[in-house]
Amino acid sequence: MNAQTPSRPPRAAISPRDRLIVALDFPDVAAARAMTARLGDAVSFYKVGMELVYGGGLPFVGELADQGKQVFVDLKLHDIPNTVEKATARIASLGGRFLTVHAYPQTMRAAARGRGASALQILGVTVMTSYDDADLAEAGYAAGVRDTVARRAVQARAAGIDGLILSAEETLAMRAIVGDDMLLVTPGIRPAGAALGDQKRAVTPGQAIANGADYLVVGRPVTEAADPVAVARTIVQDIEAAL
Ligand SMILES: O=C(O)c1cc(=O)[nH]c(=O)n1[C@@H]1O[C@H](COP(=O)(O)O)[C@@H](O)[C@H]1O
Repeated sequence: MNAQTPSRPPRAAISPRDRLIVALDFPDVAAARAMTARLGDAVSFYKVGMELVYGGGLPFVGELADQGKQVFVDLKLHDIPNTVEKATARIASLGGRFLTVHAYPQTMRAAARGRGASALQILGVTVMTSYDDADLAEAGYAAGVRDTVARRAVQARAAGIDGLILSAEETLAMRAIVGDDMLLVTPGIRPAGAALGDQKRAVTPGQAIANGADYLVVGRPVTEAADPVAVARTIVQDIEAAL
């Protein structure tokens, strides 16, 4: 495909339904396909990540795109610049809308070169939403979550990528740093009462939108629900109410 960048509505005009990205964290395409068939028109945007890709799911990106769905290819690239640039160029031909890379300056600059004039938008993963200050300290970082996300936001903007992955706990502060154009995409979303699992910086859908998130990434609260359609519709209603 490698389409040229399509004209897109300004951030404020994105519809509530298009702001919900459901993470298809399944072991194979059959399971992911069953979930997308079940969700039908309730969901317009899906994330295909490592579990599904390593289970043979990379071609599912094109299948979803052919169905008119938007696709977030979550591969969190991080390697030497030559490898990241060339891998990004290959991924740009799959038909996805977003690709994640870790928010290291070399990596982000290489991904920006690799996507070239394609429609693919690059999102820099700042600090995983499963991390808190103690986890960063354990990994050897002197700064805490807030300062590390802020540093990476500045570097992401300088690298010329399109958006950030961060917790909705940080979106208000980061919008002031990155300006109006960059996309703020927030995983770690938990409707009130939902199990946190391994997420440490979790925010409800309505609060995330109130905090200025553009897109919400939601996996288990939808895909492990007894009624995934009902949960997806409720999240979209929460988004609409908060906009
Ligand atoms: O890049 C991501 O999508 C991501 C970054 C991050 O910091 N935290 C995070 O949870 N994610 C992804 O977002 C999804 C969250 O899934 P649930 O915790 O099941 O809602 C998973 O597919 C994660 O891989």
